[in-house]
Amino acid sequence: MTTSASPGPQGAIDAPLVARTVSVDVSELDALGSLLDLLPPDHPVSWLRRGEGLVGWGCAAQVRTAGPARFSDAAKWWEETTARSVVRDEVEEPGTGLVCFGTFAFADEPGDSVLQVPSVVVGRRGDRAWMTVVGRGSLENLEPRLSPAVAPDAPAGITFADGALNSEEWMSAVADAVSRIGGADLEKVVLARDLVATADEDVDVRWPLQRLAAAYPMCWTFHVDGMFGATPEMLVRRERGLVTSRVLAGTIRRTGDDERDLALAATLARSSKDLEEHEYAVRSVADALEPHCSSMNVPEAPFVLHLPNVMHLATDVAGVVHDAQTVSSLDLAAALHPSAAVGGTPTPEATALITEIERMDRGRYAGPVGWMDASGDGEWGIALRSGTVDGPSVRLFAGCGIVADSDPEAELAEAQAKFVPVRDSLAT
Ligand SMILES: C=C(O[C@@H]1C=C(C(=O)O)C=C[C@H]1O)C(=O)O
Repeated sequence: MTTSASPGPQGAIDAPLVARTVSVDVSELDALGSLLDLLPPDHPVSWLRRGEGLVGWGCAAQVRTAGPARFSDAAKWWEETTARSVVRDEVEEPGTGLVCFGTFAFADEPGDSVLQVPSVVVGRRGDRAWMTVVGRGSLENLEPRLSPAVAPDAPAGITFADGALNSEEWMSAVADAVSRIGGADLEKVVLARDLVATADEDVDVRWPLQRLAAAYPMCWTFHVDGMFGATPEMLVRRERGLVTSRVLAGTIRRTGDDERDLALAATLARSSKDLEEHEYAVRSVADALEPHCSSMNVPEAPFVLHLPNVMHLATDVAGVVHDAQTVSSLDLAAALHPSAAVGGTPTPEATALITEIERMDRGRYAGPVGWMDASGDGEWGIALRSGTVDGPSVRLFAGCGIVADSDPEAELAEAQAKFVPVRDSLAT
């Protein structure tokens, strides 16, 4: 575990964090554009849906963790950091006061995860808006002030290439997985592939973020430490004792023809292959949440979630937690990860097969990404429809749940459709 922080003008690196949250007039915020328009290029973070949520920038403190203890090490650091901090919060909503943003590796090894505390966070929820400034030293030195940022440039000269496996190789991996499912204890495994986009110059992540938020308003547009995307899947949200999770599994591509898409949605809702795959995913989430809840609601049948590129079978699981004092939203995310939506069923067999046949490091793709406040409330999505930006290069990821009667060609087409959000977001 490594920690670092910018000492700022007023304090030593190990001095406690000080934070001040003030209310912001929504009309003042609107006059500056969307929340994303406020983001400067310095450590931008985002968690936005339908124009609401959180953006932040600068880095007041951070911790990097790795390995099987990546979640618990980060959670411990957050607990210690918030316990030492001095906070003046004039708003007191979930997401005010000290807030951290995190992105966690999918796998135990090699693993590379981070929790960051931005020096400025701006939040919006309905008709309430706020701004938090974080530093070290004296609260009185913190001056919350909003201003628009210089707009990002479009990425230039983007070209795409196969990542670890080309299409043919990936289809053989899928066929291999199907044959293994027939035999052993394995019911479902999620296989992913990657593409690599290369630009002429460093990619400014604020560009794809703006495009994703505009094209996928019903998804959570996120960015933390190079990991960005627009995910439709909420691993866990905890707010004032209520926990919810949006489980997706079972996918069909959209055709662009609304009438045909409605017919396809009806087919999806009746498809026994997809319903079975969905059932595994819901069960894995409900089982992991159950020990933390005094009551739960797990709908019996899924609904169809319509996105611009694909449609999914979706179930919203909800519960009342009894251990909010001792178990944070990040602890819940750790307990849920990897759900059957991104790992498979049973988890140990599925993750072992992923390591064996996927032939790439997922990095933080399909890991939890999101934010948490000092009370432990927060939102952790699954980093899907996502990419990792590193200088001029962006690695895009997409995966599909493979079950006994999966067809490799259909799965390849589904993966292509799942690349669309990030691929299009890099266009000029
Ligand atoms: C793995 C991904 O998506 C997951 C797999 C799905 C499926 O196989 O039907 C659907 C939604 C997600 O839970 C991805 O987008 O990369």
